[in-house]
Amino acid sequence: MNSPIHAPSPPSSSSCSYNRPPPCLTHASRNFKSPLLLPQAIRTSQKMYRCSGGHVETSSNTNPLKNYVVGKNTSGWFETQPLVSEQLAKRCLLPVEALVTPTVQDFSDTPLIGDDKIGVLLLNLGGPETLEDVQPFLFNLFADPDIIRLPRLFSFLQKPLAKFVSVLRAPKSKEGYASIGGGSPLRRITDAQAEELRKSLWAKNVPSKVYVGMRYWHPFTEEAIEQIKRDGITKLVVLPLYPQFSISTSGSSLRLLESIFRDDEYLVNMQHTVIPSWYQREGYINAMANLIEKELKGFDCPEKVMIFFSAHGVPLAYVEEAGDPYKAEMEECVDLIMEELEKRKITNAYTLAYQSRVGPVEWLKPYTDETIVELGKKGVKSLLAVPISFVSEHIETLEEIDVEYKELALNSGIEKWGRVPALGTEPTFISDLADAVIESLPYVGAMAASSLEARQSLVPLGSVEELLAAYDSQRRELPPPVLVWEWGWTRSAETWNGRAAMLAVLLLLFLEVTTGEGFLHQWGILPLFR
Ligand SMILES: C=CC1=C(C)c2cc3[nH]c(cc4nc(cc5[nH]c(cc1n2)c(C)c5CCC(=O)O)C(CCC(=O)O)=C4C)c(C)c3C=C
Ligand SMILES: [Fe+2]
Repeated sequence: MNSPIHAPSPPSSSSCSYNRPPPCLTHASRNFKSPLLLPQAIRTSQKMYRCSGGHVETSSNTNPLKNYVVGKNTSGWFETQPLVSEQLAKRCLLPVEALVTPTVQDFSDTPLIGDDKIGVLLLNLGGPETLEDVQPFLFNLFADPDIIRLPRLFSFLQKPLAKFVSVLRAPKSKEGYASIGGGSPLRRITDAQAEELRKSLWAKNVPSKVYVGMRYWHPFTEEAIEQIKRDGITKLVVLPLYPQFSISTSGSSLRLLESIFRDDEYLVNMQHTVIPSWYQREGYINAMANLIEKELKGFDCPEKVMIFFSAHGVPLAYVEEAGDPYKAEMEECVDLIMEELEKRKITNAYTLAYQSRVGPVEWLKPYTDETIVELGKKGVKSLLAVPISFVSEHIETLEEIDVEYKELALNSGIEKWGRVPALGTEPTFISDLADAVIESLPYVGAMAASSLEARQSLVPLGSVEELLAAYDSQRRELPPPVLVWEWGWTRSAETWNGRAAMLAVLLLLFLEVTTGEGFLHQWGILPLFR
């Protein structure tokens, strides 16, 4: 498959010889709308706020998971800018300043804004801290129905299958983690981001506590929630540390939160809001552009460097079958960064590809490895890799990009290789995250489930339940991503059905033998063989 290479504007005069990349093959569409479609009536390219009677209600423009809001004054809907709510808050809702009680900062353990204790929950994936953690970490990951999605009939196989796949995958993963020092740096970096965000919020007069909740390893989301309850937080902003939304990342964490919230009286009453994706924020785009601009300067002929955006992939079925907005958001994000670079007179060729695929199914294309080889064949000599779906260094940047893809590139004819670091605690980025939190505060709890109007509007910046409900109402059944098969009598279906049946039989046997429990033991068959 051809990679969507975007040719540069004519190179500025330079003494460097220029191997012009091929012309633009495809374009990441700026106007591509997410498959998560809203009712036509409220789908609009305009960004609007809704203010009514001293509180705000929000609704999406193109996608229920974007943090644009739709607004209405007493006389109807009006257009305004995307979620710059300090100004908005002044005009029509809970003024941010009025909520702040700066003196509290000096003596309170849990900071207060007005009568509220504000908390920010950062969601991330988590990573094994030692090599012994790798297999149990992988088990947690594959036991997630948003990662391996089985048909309902087979959901009882989720955990056994997770055990099976995690044991199979562990040796390869361990090798990777061993090569980056024996564990993932994700926890350390996320903790540092949390601390910097906390400082930035205090500096902006919004005293808050910041928590880290990981999906598959310590500190687990459940632990963070317990701490939030102990601290008596009354307003919570949920901020996934993934710039772009995917079912497999932010979606999975939100689904977990939903189940925790549903069963807990304290949490049912605690007001919260979610910032589901934030790739379009100016601060984030500027921070990425700054990093790229800086790294380009390290090349002898910066204008000849191909900017290679590499995003973590997802199985194709997530996007095509289940309506995951991930691909559309990724393409829009790349376009926004390139537009920002263009404003700075940086008009390099660029392309976007997807890395880190796992399992036998088709993932989002073009694949990073295939694209690198293709670029080498086309005569590209200098490549700057930009990890685009991550905001911290981890195995996919430190091992996969820095070691595997670099080696592949150098073996494919690419002579100069560079890589943009992940954002980490870069100050522009952290400050922008703090602004995102502050801008979301007026919306915390504004979409109470009891409000009929709120329920009727689709809320991009909304509660966990409402976001998932909006998402679920649009989604179709997701085929199992890692062990996908088609039912029916097509050739491919026969192959996959056969493989699936074989796999199920093998799995059941494996489980029987390893756990000593199962149908064969129940029926008294297996012990006969012992
Ligand atoms: C935007 C980021 C990510 C998406 C989308 C994503 C989807 C996804 N990942 C797997 C399987 C694995 N992911 C693993 C590690 C891992 N993945 C991400 C990010 C995204 N995953 C992160 C931040 C990490 C942690 C890295 C660390 O330093 O620990 C792993 C384990 C590592 C390995 O063996 O490669 C697996 C496996 C699937 C199946 C998937 C979508 C369905
Ligand atoms: Fe992953």
